[in-house]
Amino acid sequence: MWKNRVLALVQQSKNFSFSTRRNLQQATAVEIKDSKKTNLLDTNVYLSVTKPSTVQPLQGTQAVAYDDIPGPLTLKVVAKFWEIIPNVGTEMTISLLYSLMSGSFGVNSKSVLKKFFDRYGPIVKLHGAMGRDVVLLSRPEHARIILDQENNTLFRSCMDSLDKYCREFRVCKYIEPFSITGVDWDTIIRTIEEPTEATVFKHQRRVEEICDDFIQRMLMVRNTQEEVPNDFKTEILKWSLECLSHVTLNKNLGFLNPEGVNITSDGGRLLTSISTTRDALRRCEHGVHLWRFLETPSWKSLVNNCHDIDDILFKYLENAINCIRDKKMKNANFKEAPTIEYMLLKEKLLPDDVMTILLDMFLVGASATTHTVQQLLYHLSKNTRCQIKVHEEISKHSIDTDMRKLPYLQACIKECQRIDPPISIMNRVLSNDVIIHHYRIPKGTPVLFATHLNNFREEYFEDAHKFKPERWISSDLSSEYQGYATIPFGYGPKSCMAKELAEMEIGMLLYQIYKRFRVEYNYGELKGSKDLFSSPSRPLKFRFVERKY
Ligand code: HEM
Repeated sequence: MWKNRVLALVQQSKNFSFSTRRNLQQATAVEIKDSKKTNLLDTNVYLSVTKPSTVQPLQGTQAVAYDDIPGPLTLKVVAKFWEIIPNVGTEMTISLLYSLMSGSFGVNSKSVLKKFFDRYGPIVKLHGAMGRDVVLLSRPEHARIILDQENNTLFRSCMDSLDKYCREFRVCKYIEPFSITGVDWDTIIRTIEEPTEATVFKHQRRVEEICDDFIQRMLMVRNTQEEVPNDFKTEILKWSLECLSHVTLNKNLGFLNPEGVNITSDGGRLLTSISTTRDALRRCEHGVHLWRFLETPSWKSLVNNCHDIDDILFKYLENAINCIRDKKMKNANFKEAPTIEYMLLKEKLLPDDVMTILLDMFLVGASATTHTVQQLLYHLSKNTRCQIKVHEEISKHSIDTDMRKLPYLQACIKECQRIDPPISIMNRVLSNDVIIHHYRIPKGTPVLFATHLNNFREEYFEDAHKFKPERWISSDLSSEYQGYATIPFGYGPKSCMAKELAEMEIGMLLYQIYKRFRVEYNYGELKGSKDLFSSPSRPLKFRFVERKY
């Protein structure tokens, strides 16, 4: 099992020796947990740590009691039923909301949530069992109150089945899926953020090659009508995974081989297990949470496929540990090290923590990037004027330009994420009492922001249903709360750590596509569902027409 091998490597790293004196059979996961001071590889680390904003104490005493927050009575009745089953109340409510938002029950998520707000006002309480209700918000001014007072003890609840997997099969010091907790949170988050953010431009050269491979692959699968096949989304996912493999592991996993990915290679196996894990996660999170008590088929599939991903990624973790040890022996520097090495260099993170972060990145990060590319190709196909402007802009710049500095291209990405955010709901658990809309909400309450409802509010975005990238360039966006009205990468200290990277990767892909092709979509409206791993409502049969200069 890979865990025993991790233990061996940790020990080797400590001893600076290739031989391990530890009896691996006796090495248990508990030992990792106990060795909190495990210093994987001691080195002079160069990462600066910026403290997240401090919490402001709650002001104001004229608040209305929490119990008076309006909410649907029917849910109160359902909550009574849930109370019978321990530990599922709040999670059921969150899960139900996710399901409603994703249309899993065949309902339009936006209209369901909008109905809640239209009926009960800007703050809605959904009654859960165990005294932990869920508060639903959508207004940016309310999001601002909560997000501005975030601190490092605050945590989010999200994807409980993945959380359960990590709790059962990993020994992490600080990290839960998509949620990093604990007093040393700020140090840890920088460990991951710095290499992905500060070195973005460094990765651009290799990302350029990966985008080139993507185009070669697209040309291979394109038919005589110049249309790509129904499952083109998998090709975009492969591009996204190849970029991620480069940034995190410094490896080419062959996702974009012209003749197709070899299913027995690491890339092929990773692609299969990631796709199957995403299906299993969707089924676990959006159905009844029986997996909390029983080994349901969805739970078994989740476990088996996460094990497969772990096995593959572990090989690279093992390589990174060996590589760090060699570099240290040769006194080499770590300036160009891939993300995985940076993470391991920090004494705070255990190998299991690193594996959990990688799993998040490969499952959720790659999926969000894929969704954005798919919807951008669609919006630019339907808005030819914008596509022409993109082409004009990129024609004036060489491929070596920092893609994050092309204003119109970046405005298109932002506008696409306003209309089709890959992650449309954000959740937090309050670390302090707060007063919102004159209601006092106690510490510990789970809060969900239906951020995607703001994206279409005319008071924040004129012609809100129109794709208008110009709005991000002109000074039209002047409202005090504009910054909180659309937050595709989240907000504050817990926001997405790979925002810059994602913007560079997507920018580079668009640069290469529109430089060479005109893209059409000759079918109906293409919507990405709002579930965890959004799937397009129609086949992605884009037509890539070579430009004639
Ligand atoms: C268009 C692409 C992406 C979008 C829209 C996106 C969006 C988000 C959002 C909304 C969050 C939660 C933020 C919050 O609650 O405030 C998040 C967190 C996160 N994202 Fe991204 N993401 C993208 C790409 C990526 C990529 C490529 C990676 C991997 C390199 C990544 C890694 C992560 C991680 C690890 C977290 C968890 C941070 C934490 O727990 O504090 N994301 N992302």
